[in-house]
Amino acid sequence: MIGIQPVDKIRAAEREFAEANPDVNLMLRAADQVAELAERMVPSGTILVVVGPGNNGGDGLFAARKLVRDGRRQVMVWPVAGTAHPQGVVAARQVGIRFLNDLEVGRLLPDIALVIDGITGIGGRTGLPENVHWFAEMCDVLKIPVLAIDIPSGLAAEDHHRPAHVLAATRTITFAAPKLCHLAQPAASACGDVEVADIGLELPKSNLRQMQRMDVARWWPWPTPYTDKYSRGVLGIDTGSDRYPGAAVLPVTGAVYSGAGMIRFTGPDRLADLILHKLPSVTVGSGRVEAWLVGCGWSEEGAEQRFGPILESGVPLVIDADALRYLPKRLPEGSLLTPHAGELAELLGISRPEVEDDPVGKAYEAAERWETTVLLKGATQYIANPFEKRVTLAIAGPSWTAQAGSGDVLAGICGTLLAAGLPAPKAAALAASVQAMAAARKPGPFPPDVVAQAIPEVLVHLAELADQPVLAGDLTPRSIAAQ
Ligand SMILES: NC(=O)C1=CN([C@@H]2O[C@H](COP(=O)(O)OP(=O)(O)OC[C@H]3O[C@@H](n4cnc5c(N)ncnc54)[C@H](O)[C@@H]3O)[C@@H](O)[C@H]2O)[C@@H](O)CC1
Ligand SMILES: [K+]
Repeated sequence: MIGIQPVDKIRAAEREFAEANPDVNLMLRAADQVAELAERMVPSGTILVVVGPGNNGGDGLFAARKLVRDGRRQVMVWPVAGTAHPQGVVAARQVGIRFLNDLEVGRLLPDIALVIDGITGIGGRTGLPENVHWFAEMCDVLKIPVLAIDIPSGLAAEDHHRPAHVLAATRTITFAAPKLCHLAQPAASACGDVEVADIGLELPKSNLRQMQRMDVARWWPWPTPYTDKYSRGVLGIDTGSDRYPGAAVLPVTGAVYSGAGMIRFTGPDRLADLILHKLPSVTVGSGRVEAWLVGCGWSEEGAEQRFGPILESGVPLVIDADALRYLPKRLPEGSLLTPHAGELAELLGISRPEVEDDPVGKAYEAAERWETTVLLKGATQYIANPFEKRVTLAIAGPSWTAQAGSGDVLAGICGTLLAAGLPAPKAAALAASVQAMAAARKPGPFPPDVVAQAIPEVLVHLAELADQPVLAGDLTPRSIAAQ
């Protein structure tokens, strides 16, 4: 798990560091790491460092000095605001770096191997300075690699929006910890590959976090030699309707391919036949279950009647789609709501743009209001946990997953994990992450049920990562295997 840090915490850590280490210049540390990464990105060729008026520009100027010192390349600086970090300017001028004006930049740009963006960092407000709009567009058109220092200019560190004008990066090097803009879409799409450089700052624990592959490997409920189908977890699924028959099949597919011990399907009979045709391991009819999944494709007719008895069962529920309209004030303990932005807006009685404007805040508000875990679905998936007062971002997948049926499959995976006994926040974070990882293995327009079928491959790799014995029949002693 990686903590996502707000700007005030980064600044406070910087102050503390400066007080404790008066002889260390953090800007030089940051600049050295920028220069090293630039070297790796383009071992030769001319580098243009674009600098703004603040310390982000200071990083850029000291990085420029370091890059030019090796004598192998030309480095030029464009101070877009007219003024720039005074000591940085002196340092750059001392080593003979040429400062360009707008006209010169326009002329030389096609021959630039790398742009280093030091216009704005964590002090940046949303939106790129107007006199740089043409430059950002030209970098994009000419496909010039851009290395952003800390934050791609145009983005604001704690904002997930991507404004119309941004200097989109090929890579971003940020310091100490990622900020929300690096991980939340659509802003994240302007960051390229993000590298977090350690410059020695000590940061407090954050209540906004990003799942890592290793977390999925560690938390996954791996079966043991003592497991049977019941202890793996029995999941009840009541989904689908005549209008939405696929919403019966897709959640069950997600649940089967993520390893449910047993599934009891209690939706309409006609749909049970459809499911059995594809997934014969599913059982039909009621019985004891450890968790329920309800709501996918119910449509309005009869929804409340279907929901009532299941709510009374008292086991944890995954509540998706149409069932979200009929939430009681108190939900069974350990339940999970899985709305998309429109459904969350309806739940909170606000508009969809209001949710899209503040997904972290609104997911958390709903989680607090219903005292339950909320998984807000979308390009970035947020898991709001009101018990530990935090929000977790799931591992992100390719944009292909934005298609009808992905949410149904995801609800099925959540169901498997709740039935396995995982607490809802973990179940939701794992389910969303593992589906994204499966989609990343199938980067293309594969339908959601086919993506679900890639989950076992993901789990095999994760099991290796977690050192779980996946190949029980492999009795080859390690010493022989090594030869
Ligand atoms: N805080 C830290 O721990 C460290 C910070 N460092 C660098 O310092 C940066 C922060 O520096 P600053 O606080 O000086 O802030 P920035 O350099 O990010 O930007 C602030 C300046 O840009 C202007 N500005 C902001 N948004 C604008 C917009 N949309 N259009 C036009 N002008 C805009 C502001 O008026 C201000 O003059 C970090 O991002 C990082 O690069 C590093 O040197 C090392 C350590
Ligand atoms: K920048």
